[in-house]
Amino acid sequence: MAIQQLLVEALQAPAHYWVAAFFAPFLAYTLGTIVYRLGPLHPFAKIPGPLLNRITYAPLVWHSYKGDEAQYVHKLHQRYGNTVRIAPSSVDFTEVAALKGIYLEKGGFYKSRYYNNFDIDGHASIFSNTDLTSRAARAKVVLPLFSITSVKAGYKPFKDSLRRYLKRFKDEKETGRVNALDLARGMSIDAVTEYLFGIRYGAFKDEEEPGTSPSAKATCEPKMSASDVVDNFISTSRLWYLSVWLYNLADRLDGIIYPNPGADVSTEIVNEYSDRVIAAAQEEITQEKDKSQFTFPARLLRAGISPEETRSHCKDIIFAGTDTIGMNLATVCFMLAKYPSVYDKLYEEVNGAEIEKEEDIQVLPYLNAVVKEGLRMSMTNPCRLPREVPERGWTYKETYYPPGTIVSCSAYEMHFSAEMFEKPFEFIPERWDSATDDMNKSMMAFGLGNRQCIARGMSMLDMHDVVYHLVKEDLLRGAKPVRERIEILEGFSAKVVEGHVDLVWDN
Ligand code: HEM
Repeated sequence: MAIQQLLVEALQAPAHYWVAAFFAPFLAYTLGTIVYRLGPLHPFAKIPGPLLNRITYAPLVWHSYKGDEAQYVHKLHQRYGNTVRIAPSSVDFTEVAALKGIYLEKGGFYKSRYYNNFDIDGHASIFSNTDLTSRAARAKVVLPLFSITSVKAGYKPFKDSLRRYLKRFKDEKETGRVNALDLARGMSIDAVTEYLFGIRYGAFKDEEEPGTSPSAKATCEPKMSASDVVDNFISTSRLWYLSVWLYNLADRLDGIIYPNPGADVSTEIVNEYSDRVIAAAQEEITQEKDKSQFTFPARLLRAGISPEETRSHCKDIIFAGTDTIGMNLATVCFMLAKYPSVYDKLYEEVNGAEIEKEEDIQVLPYLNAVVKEGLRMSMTNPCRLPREVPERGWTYKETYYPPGTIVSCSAYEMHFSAEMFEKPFEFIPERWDSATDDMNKSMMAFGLGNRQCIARGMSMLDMHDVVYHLVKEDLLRGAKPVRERIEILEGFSAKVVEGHVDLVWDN
């Protein structure tokens, strides 16, 4: 009877009582969470960080979206020190010793779940996969293609692409203006795809082999055809801290609010190209041939990976192989234009050196220093490379980090550390003549540990070669950068504002 009475009274209660009753548990949960996150019982109670960041991920998500995450985290380090709690369970470090624990010891911690947002067409790539067993099964079959021995043995596509790039560079230079980023991207995508997939993407038309690639109809005129799809991928990477469903939603909304016809055309071209690559690989695996001769997609197909998934791995390589080498080469060109005395010194070395075999290029000391300084300053991946503390937990400098904590370091923090690099924002290749141990250890342009870039050797070989020939042919003489610095939006990958790294000549 009493219960009935209570129910009747409750049903007659004003609406705001109901609303309050509905929200009370959420409110209690939120308040409890805030109190816990700020309180002395939280494992990171003693780690400094702004009040808001200790409570919520919102500031980090916002700055990532805004494209100034690296500079924002940098300011936090300046204010709070080398270890900062940048979000409730995320701690960022700017110390060489932390790199060892997070990325190097025992192969490093696992990639954090944010990487799942980089899956392509619903498939985890070698890069985005956070499941080590599944990643290993795929990486194992393609890794031999990335060994230096294999790259050197199959280096012809890189040389051919370099030749087309140099020609293109000269042609554009005639007009008085070169977009160093787009040209480098075009060179890289052609070299990497022809080497790994056996079919050149076709960013540059080749006058000597007309019609070699149907994609060539959308070449670097006025923009390399894959550039829009790459830029689009980079842009959405600024949302990567969102959970997968929110990320997908935001990505779709972004497409509706800011329609990008260029990206649609670009996606179509890349999809059409990827389909051709898969069809050729399916044909390839029916052939009797030495298994070491198989291409990247054929190796995956032979290992039982579905054509759809293999296609997404190829698309990932198209992205990884375009933006990274492109951005680094564009940065080196930009710096050589901005610092003519460095260019002169490099020119002297390159033209004074006796190059008998290809390997000789790789050991030119000043060229090495220029490429390394370029890698230090080129913010291809400026922001954090977040990792998750594994089951065993992690103790660093007397603080225990429980399993699941997100810990990280970033290229921006390490490469621009004034403690390690004097005048960190200046391009000074000479600094590498007397590099300290810490300077070398702090370089994380290719990532570190088990999940570092699989194409590191290939990229270094190619970048040395390209810079050598650019300088050998004196193509950067008199070049001037249009802007004071390369402006970027800082996401997981950097997006160059306006998509240009322009150099001009007073013809
Ligand atoms: C200068 C050139 C390059 C730079 C600076 C660079 C940078 C990086 C970085 C920083 C990572 C690690 C990301 C992380 O830990 O979250 C990475 C991973 C990776 N890179 Fe590169 N990259 C370059 C060229 C390339 C090229 C040319 C390819 C493909 C042909 C490539 C394919 C990959 C793949 C597949 C991974 C994932 C490895 C794994 O997680 O197991 N990269 N790269």
